[in-house]
Amino acid sequence: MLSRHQDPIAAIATAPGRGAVGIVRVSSKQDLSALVTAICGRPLKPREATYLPFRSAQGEAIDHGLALLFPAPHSYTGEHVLELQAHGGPVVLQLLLARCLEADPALRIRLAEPGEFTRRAFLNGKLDLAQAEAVADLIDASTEAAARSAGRALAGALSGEVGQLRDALIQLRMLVEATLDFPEEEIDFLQQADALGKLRRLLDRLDALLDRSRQGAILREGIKVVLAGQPNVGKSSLLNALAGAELAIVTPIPGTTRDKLSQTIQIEGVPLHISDTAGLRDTDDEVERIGVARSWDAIREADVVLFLHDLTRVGQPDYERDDAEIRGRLSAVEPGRILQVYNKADASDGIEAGSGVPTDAGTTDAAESAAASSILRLSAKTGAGLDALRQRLLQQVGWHAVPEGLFIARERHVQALRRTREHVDLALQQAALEPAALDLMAEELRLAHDALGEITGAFTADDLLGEIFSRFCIGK
Ligand SMILES: Nc1nc2c(c(=O)[nH]1)N(C=O)[C@@H](CNc1ccc(C(=O)N[C@@H](CCC(=O)O)C(=O)O)cc1)CN2
Ligand SMILES: Nc1nc2c(ncn2[C@@H]2O[C@H](COP(=O)(O)OP(=O)(O)OP(=O)(O)O)[C@@H](O)[C@H]2O)c(=O)[nH]1
Ligand SMILES: [Mg+2]
Repeated sequence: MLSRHQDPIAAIATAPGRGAVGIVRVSSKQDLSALVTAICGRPLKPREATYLPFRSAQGEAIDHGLALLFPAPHSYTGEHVLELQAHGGPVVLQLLLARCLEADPALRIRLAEPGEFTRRAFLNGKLDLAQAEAVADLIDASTEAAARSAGRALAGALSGEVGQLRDALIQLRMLVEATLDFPEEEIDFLQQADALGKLRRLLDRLDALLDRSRQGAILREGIKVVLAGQPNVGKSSLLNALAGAELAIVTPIPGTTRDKLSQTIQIEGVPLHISDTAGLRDTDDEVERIGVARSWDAIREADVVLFLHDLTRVGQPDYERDDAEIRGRLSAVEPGRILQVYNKADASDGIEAGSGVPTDAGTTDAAESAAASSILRLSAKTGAGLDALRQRLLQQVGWHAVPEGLFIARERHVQALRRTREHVDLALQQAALEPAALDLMAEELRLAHDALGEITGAFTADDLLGEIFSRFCIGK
């Protein structure tokens, strides 16, 4: 019996909605010539676009468009692929998809699951797992920098580095296995080949790749930032200032924002998923209360909470009492995730001295202290201090500019590299013993090899594959 991974599949391969052109595609291990004849009325030359009517079961034209046949194995999936490039209306594409499903009953084509085309490309060796993930990351990229880096990963930037490290590991494994076979020459063997030096260099290369992968993962995930604080402190104004657009309503009336408003912007290409929230206060207003509850939900999920304060009200007893109450409730959030932001610096001249605004003692250089501090002064109105805030946010997630050749990566890759590094480090420790514990060293190198292989999918459990590909969009 055939597994469902072998069924012929079909899907609309363009984003849902209206586009100028839309593609329906079919992928099948079995020959598609009967399907082609039924819909296109004639055979197609391989890999050549042909303009023709797509025919319904009654022989009418559903649409006129370009048909393309990619015979196996020279296609995206490695199977036979038929593409019907039609006009991009959702109804005409649905009609065409339905026509593909029934035009050759012998094929028993079914609808594709999310990511199923790319999963087949992976299973047929057209892409490795890191490249397949890069396909999804390219489609989902929310900044140009993320898209370029996904393009590099798709072209094999991460896979290539992993491949080089794997080759170095294989060399070492062969060396150790050979030495195990000739115990009497053991010391000579390892010393001559400089096994310790090789292991140390491998660790250095792993560290370098780990760093680049971490940066790639930041570029993929972005930073989830929440603006929080009392009503009227300027949260919505700060969102608008950072976004450079009037996204949120700003008024002098406390309680203006009653629902969470999220937007993705960017800092130096790093996606910033920022949410403006309802001001935190007790209220009898049912709608506002729900809004405030949503603010707290957002705070719990954030990478960084910007706790906003109003410099024009700092020191006023009512204001300080309410701020203290919020501070108390925020103590459930790790302090490292909270940045104290004092807004309306433009309107606070003169009240600054002795106003009770904490400052960082010991640092003199303004830029340096802004970068290290969890306390920032700014003005959403004039824009003063916004650059320091942007830099502080990048620093918070550990971003540092990589000169060139950044590729997108995922937390999964970072974890696999960490485990690889751990095992290589353990192998080094075994190798450094007198006498070297060769069998334990061999075992650690084997484990390192396996961990590295998870990145490109050489060793990957089926359920992990299911999880990865199910997050793709349909038709991909
Ligand atoms: N119309 C269309 N555009 C598309 C896609 C597609 O499937 N259809 N792609 C879908 O994601 C991407 C391109 N990916 C593709 C990857 C490989 C092959 C392919 O035919 N590979 C053959 C031949 C390679 C060659 O001639 O060098 C092969 O690998 O053997 C086609 C598309 C983006 N644009
Ligand atoms: N002078 C000055 N006024 C500001 C600044 N930022 C905000 N404001 C003013 O403060 C008032 C409240 O601003 P909002 O951005 O609506 O404050 P909010 O925190 O979103 O308030 P809620 O939505 O009610 O929670 C408005 O009148 C803004 O114009 C600033 O940096 N300087
Ligand atoms: Mg607001």
